[in-house]
Amino acid sequence: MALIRERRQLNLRLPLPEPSECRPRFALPLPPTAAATTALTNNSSSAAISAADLDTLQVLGHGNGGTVYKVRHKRTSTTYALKLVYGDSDPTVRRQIFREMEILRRTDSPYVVRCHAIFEKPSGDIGIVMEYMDSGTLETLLKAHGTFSEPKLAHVARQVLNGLNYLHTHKIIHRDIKPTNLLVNSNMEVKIADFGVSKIMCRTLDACNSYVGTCAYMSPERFDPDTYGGNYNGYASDIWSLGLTLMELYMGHFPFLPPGQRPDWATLMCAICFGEPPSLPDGVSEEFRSFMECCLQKESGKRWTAAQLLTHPFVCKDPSVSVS
Ligand SMILES: Nc1ncnc2c1ncn2[C@@H]1O[C@H](COP(=O)(O)OP(=O)(O)OP(=O)(O)O)[C@@H](O)[C@H]1O
Repeated sequence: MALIRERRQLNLRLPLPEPSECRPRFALPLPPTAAATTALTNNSSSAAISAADLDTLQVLGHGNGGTVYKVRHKRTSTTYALKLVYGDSDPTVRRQIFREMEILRRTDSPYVVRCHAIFEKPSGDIGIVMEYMDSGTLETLLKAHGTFSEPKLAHVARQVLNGLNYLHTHKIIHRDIKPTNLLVNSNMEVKIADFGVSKIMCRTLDACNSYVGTCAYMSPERFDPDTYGGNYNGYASDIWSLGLTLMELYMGHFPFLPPGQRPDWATLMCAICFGEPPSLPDGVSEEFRSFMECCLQKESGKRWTAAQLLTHPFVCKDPSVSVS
């Protein structure tokens, strides 16, 4: 086993590696100015948004690195989500936010949460102004409305696959696909969010540091690259995490464990590396079963890519979303 570390507790969030050689394209940290804030706009925004332009409405959630607020733009009344990371956060958290900023500034897809502006206050607090997803995350929906039907799952799968196909085509590996990182709005549009542990691959043959993200959704090759796929490149790992996410939404609990059981790190690692991939219960359609098998192959090389999965009959049946 290549990676057995001393982890015996329930913190399934794993640390970031040292900063990669792929440096963000803008100076870090953003310099404070004499003005109240430094504001940068994303390509898709026409005017800069700064902290002073926003009224805070409510807290939407707390993440590993900061707090997300629902905010309203004073002049236009547009609602946004503002992720705020405090200036005195530890260096790992600041690295994560810079990573997220860099990726959000590069991406432009209907399947990836849109960034409208980034600013830094003189205090060092950093804000990312994002489109507001008014239904929360897929986990919110699971808790509020129960398990997903096959047609609803196909609709979700197709959108996330479009997002992953976009990211992978642009050499971005998400590395933390899970229900809480997939945002939803009331039109049932699903968008990929939270790029704090993502990686931009600089060269085609780059190896990808395998040990970041949320352990429960990690693929076998991230624990044990030698046995399950040789040189770990990350793209296939996002597909494994998507497979587990979809299965969880269908079954209503994390697939490797009985309902209600909280995993410890060692149990999970053994289940993922030594057990069979989780399988669906009797009664599901053949298309769904086959789709999950294409996602949850233990050997990374046998897993389908996002582009291939978009042609699978399970997602092709969903007429409501077009392929980007
Ligand atoms: N654009 C958004 N629109 C609406 N709600 C959002 C948005 N972004 C984040 N949220 C809410 O804020 C919460 C925290 O998000 P954040 O990205 O900081 O962390 P997380 O993904 O929940 O956790 P972690 O950082 O540990 O992975 C989310 O779970 C979600 O409920």
